[in-house]
Amino acid sequence: MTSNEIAELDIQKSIHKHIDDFNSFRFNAGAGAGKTYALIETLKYVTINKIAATKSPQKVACITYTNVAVNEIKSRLGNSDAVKVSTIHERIWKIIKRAQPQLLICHKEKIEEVIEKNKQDLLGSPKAQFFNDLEQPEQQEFLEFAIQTKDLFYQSKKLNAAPFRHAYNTEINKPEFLDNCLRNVRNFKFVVGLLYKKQRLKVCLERIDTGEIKRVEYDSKVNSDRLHYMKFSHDTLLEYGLKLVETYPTLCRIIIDSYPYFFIDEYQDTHSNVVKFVKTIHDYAIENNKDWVVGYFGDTAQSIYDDGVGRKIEGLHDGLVNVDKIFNRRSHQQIIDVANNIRADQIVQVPIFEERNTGSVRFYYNNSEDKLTTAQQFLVEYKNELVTHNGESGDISPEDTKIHCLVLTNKLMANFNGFGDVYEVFQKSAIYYDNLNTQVLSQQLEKLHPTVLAIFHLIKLYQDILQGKVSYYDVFGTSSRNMAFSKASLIIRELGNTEVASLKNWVDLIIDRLDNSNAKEVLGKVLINRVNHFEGDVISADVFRSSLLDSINILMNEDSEDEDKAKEKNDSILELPITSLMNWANFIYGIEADDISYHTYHGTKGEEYKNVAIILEHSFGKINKDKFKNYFNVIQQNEEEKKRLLSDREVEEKHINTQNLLYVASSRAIKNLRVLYLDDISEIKEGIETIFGESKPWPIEDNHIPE
Ligand SMILES: Nc1ncnc2c1ncn2[C@@H]1O[C@H](COP(=O)(O)OP(=O)(O)OP(=O)(O)O)[C@@H](O)[C@H]1O
Repeated sequence: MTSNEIAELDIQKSIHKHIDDFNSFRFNAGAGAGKTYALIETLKYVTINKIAATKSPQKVACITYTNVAVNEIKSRLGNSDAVKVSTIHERIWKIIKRAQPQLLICHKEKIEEVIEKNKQDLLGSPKAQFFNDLEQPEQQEFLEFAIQTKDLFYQSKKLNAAPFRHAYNTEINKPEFLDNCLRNVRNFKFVVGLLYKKQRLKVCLERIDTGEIKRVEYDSKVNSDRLHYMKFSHDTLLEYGLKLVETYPTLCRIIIDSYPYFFIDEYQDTHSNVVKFVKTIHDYAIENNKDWVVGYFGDTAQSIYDDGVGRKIEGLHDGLVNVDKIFNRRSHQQIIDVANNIRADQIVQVPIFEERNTGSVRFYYNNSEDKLTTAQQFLVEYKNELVTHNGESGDISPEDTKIHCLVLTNKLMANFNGFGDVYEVFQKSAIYYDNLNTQVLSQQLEKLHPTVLAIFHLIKLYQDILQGKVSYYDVFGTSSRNMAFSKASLIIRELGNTEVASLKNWVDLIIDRLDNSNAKEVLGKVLINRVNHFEGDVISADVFRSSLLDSINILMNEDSEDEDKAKEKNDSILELPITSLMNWANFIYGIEADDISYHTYHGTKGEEYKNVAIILEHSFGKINKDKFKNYFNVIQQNEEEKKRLLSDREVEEKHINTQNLLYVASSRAIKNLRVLYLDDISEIKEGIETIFGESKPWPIEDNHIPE
């Protein structure tokens, strides 16, 4: 055993000692240090020495960031009943779901908050001016009329202004002043929408008060709250969880008794409410002399999501013991040097084995207009270089010459992956530009925009049926058990045997089969199971069509005035080629090509690849203009100037986020790293070279990889 390996073992032993002593800790180590490995060793230690040895019925909680990470840990840990590995959402729900009476109080308070916000929206929005200008009795009359004409509203909602007005004008009991209210149809729809929402929530409150409804549920499948259906989504779950432990100390005691060992992986990207939740339990344990330990595993330099705690964890959860590790198990010295240069803090990594010293890092720049073609040519050359080099050195495995290309802008990544058109359409939707990355491209389904998620499920369903590899259970879910085989196979044949070129073709086919198929009722079951529709949404072809088109309309035209433009935008989604949509769905699903895979920087968290190509630019989309240019500019300044530039908190946060992104991207490489900067670097060359060493124009002749 080398001295580094012995030192590494000592670090692991120190974690075990903290567990023995119930000292809560934070394990900090850089990229590739073996944090996941250390977490698994820790879980094994606790299972064997604490749970199995004492035959304790208690469990170990292990929280990870994604479902992919859950599966990874479960498979590496092997079968263990004692360790409950899950996402934070699953675990918190499991913990609090039995406290229904308390949850119900939380839910009521949330509904009251939303009603209050609704009231403020109504009072504060210029769109509601016509309503606010009405006298009180007229407002009441308007409200009653709106409630009576609810069906009319939903049937007419998608109509253009003139037919919409016409539909209302034929109503017999309309208020005298209605014409005035309908002068701007968009504003009318806005106000009526808010009034309906308030009414739904008030009805729900009454039903809770009378005891008619007693249960409230977390809905993991959709990405927005449906409070009046007694369902809430991800962020609200964290809110409720925190509120419950803060309000009911008994819940802290139950958690401490059930899960005396609590571990959190990738803590830097955890929501601050989760850290507050854990801290509340920790405080309770200390105050009440209970044995309980929490261990955080992560790296503040890899915090890349805005809602993650990152460095703020120090302020949110104090009193933790720090365990640091400087060894790197993943990369060659050349890559580690770059990563150390980027993070520039107290963690200066060294490779665990000295002979890991044959990697290579090269930085190139090119300022031509056609970025896509330049990057493609660059990758072809990199690939040739790897093939030649590996060919010379003997046996080649596919991973030896496979390139993982990390792209900054979504647009470039989407183009590379063959779904540039899909991305372009979503770019024109109502999704805020900054959120496109998560709401359209996230590989964590719970982060997708609700309508985008529904389209994803629809496409995935098409793909599964087309490929014919899925089981009836995959398609129909639990309802497959009571389903006639003939009907199930009929609908699958009907859906699979018709040519489909666009999303519209696919939706039309579903609508047609919901109308005309002999197996229409089982198609409803497919949509409930696979697209997460409510039963009411698939009751008929018409309802399915209008609920889908409605949600597309909201996605594309939240506030649009111009109805022709709105229709054009809705059509732009429906007309998207099914092949591009399937490329997009494959990306979301993590299905990769063989020779070159393209990822966004964010998508590579926790991964490692032998050969990495990073495509860099000054800006990260339109919103983050000059993100990297500014970053490299700051790091080439002297300390005093750096301090001055970063004295503004917002600027500093942006700088740290950029640094973390670059750190995560560069540290994925095991052996070879190539960077191509697709802008003019003359003003930031010095900053770039302090991190990556010499920069060269591309293309150049000499590209030799050292042995
Ligand atoms: N003690 C060990 N013995 C053998 N291999 C190890 C050990 N620890 C880690 N590794 C290997 O080193 C690599 C990096 O480890 P791991 O993925 O756990 O790092 P990490 O700290 O979670 O990285 P990152 O923060 O970059 O995601 C992996 O291939 C892992 O299997």
